[in-house]
Amino acid sequence: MSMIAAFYSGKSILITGATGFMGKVLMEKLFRTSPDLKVIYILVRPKAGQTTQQRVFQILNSKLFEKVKEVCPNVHEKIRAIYADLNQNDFAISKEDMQELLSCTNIVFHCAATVRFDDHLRHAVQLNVTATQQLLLMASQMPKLEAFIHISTAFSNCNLKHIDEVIYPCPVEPKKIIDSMEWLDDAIIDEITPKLIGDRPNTYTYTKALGEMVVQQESGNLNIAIIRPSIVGATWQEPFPGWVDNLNGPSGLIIAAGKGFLRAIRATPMAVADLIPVDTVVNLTLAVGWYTAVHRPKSTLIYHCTSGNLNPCNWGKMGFQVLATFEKIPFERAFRRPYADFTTNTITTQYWNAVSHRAPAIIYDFYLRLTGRKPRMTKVMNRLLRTVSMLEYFVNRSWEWSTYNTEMLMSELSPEDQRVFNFDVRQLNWLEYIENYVLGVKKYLLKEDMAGIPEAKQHLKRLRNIHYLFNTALFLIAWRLLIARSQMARNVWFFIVSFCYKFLSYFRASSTLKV
Ligand SMILES: CCCCCCCCCCCCCCCCCCCCCC(=O)SCCNC(=O)CCNC(=O)[C@H](O)C(C)(C)COP(=O)(O)OP(=O)(O)OC[C@H]1O[C@@H](n2cnc3c(N)ncnc32)[C@H](O)[C@@H]1OP(=O)(O)O
Ligand SMILES: NC(=O)C1=CN([C@@H]2O[C@H](COP(=O)(O)OP(=O)(O)OC[C@H]3O[C@@H](n4cnc5c(N)ncnc54)[C@H](OP(=O)(O)O)[C@@H]3O)[C@@H](O)[C@H]2O)C=CC1
Repeated sequence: MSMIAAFYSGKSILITGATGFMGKVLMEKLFRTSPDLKVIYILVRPKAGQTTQQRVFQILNSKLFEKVKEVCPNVHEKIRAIYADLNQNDFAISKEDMQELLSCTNIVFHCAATVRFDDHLRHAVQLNVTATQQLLLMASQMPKLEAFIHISTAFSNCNLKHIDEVIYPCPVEPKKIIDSMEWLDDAIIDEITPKLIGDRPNTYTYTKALGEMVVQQESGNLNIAIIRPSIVGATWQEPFPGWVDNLNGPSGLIIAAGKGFLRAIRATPMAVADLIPVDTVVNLTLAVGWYTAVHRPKSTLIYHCTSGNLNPCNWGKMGFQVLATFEKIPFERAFRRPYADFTTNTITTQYWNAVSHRAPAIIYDFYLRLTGRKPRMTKVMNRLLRTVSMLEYFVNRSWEWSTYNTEMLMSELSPEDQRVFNFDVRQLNWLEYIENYVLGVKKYLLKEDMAGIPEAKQHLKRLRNIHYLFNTALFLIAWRLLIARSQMARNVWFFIVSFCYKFLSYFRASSTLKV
């Protein structure tokens, strides 16, 4: 019997960010392994024209939850969606709901965050810092609370090369930042943002670091732990391999590369690609919840959930495997044939961006215009290149994260828990994982049917032929222009033509002789 699964039975659990990538997998695993849990409260806001109830209904009816429905048929009754907006005071939770949350909650998993790299500092502070502070205040009023688990990121201190499982202070106190956001106007915030974030690349990593400081400062008597995952990718094993439902991290780039939009990137092939499957993160999170509640460590423990030091893979190997998978499982209606060139040189990057990205987009838009359609490819390409430029920071550096606490926790688990809540990345086979990831992107993100693979392969063949034709035509035009302008080019051309003629005449003469 799994001790962790047994621990969550009968418990009331509060999850923020349950509608997000990680939150969904967390809920799924909880219901599947502890179907006897009492209730999962989730803080949800209405979005994209859907009410909170409709959003929950959609999640529970998704493929991700198919296995859960077999193990826990009354899952609908065990999930309690509470209307909440983490940007509002008291999260805009009604008095009755708040009362219920405060009096019943046993465990809190705080996953909600804005993960956008370019978010305005005011918004990023509100969600990643102020909301964390408010949630801790709520937690301090929960008499039955056993553990509060905060999800941060391994990149909260990405300005350092070696990162230990400790909280590193930021120069300006989070409380001062929170206060200043209330009275500074947007223009001034824009001006001071680069100074505040310092040597971090974006507001996301900076506010996640501030969030950790808030957790440390407001922890009081609470039993708290912080988890720092690196780049979270598709599921490795559970509930099935390759599940992914958003474009963050590598998923968006896999689509861009598979559809032939992105063919080169400024990336260091030997830099460590610290990817971690989402189910691994969730298994560690649940194990940490159990350990924190049962063993009550004296201080706030931080757990790095990374792969680089235990089972490293680099971007070069990953890119190669992604491309190899496109050969077997191509995406439908590709714009160009998939290709990946990793370069560390800024000038080469600009060259590739002009020749391999912008020029084809301009040509395609010209074709759309000619055929009476609205041009759109240049716009798509500009957005893609902007996205890529934001991710570049992470694919040109390697970090070392120490994992003492994570390894300690692994050794504390029973063999059964090590199996059911496996977070040992040493067992991960990267080639298999990446292949399943690409397949998952095709199936669950692009919603493409596997029956369309032969047609997709045909389409790629057509693109190859168009590519050859285009290059030949381009060469002939360039050559023709050169001949018209240069005597030397004409001489070379006549030399080649007369050489070919002589060769053919000789060949014809010798074959006639044989007959
Ligand atoms: C030759 C190449 C070959 C390659 C071969 C293959 C692959 C192997 C190599 C792979 C290397 C991987 C490196 C990963 C490093 C990750 C490091 C993470 C570290 C931290 C981890 C964390 O701790 S935390 C989670 C990470 N947090 C994000 O990862 C959010 C990012 N994101 C945003 O910060 C916003 O997204 C941003 C961008 C501002 C746009 O913002 P924006 O306002 O312009 O607009 P939107 O977000 O609405 O998106 C507008 C359009 O961009 C599309 N799109 C959105 N994201 C996209 C994306 N990642 N890749 C592509 N396309 C994306 C979307 O589909 C829309 O397309 P459309 O217009 O057609 O609908
Ligand atoms: N994905 C990754 O690569 C990594 C993620 N992390 C961390 O893991 C955690 C989860 O990330 P992930 O699941 O990928 O992120 P997602 O963007 O998929 O999910 C974010 C969640 O936060 C919720 N949320 C955002 N704003 C509000 C709001 N105002 N009120 C209520 N809920 C809100 C979202 O709700 P809604 O659906 O309504 O928008 C969503 O449920 C985050 O703390 C992130 O920093 C750490 C390392 C890597």
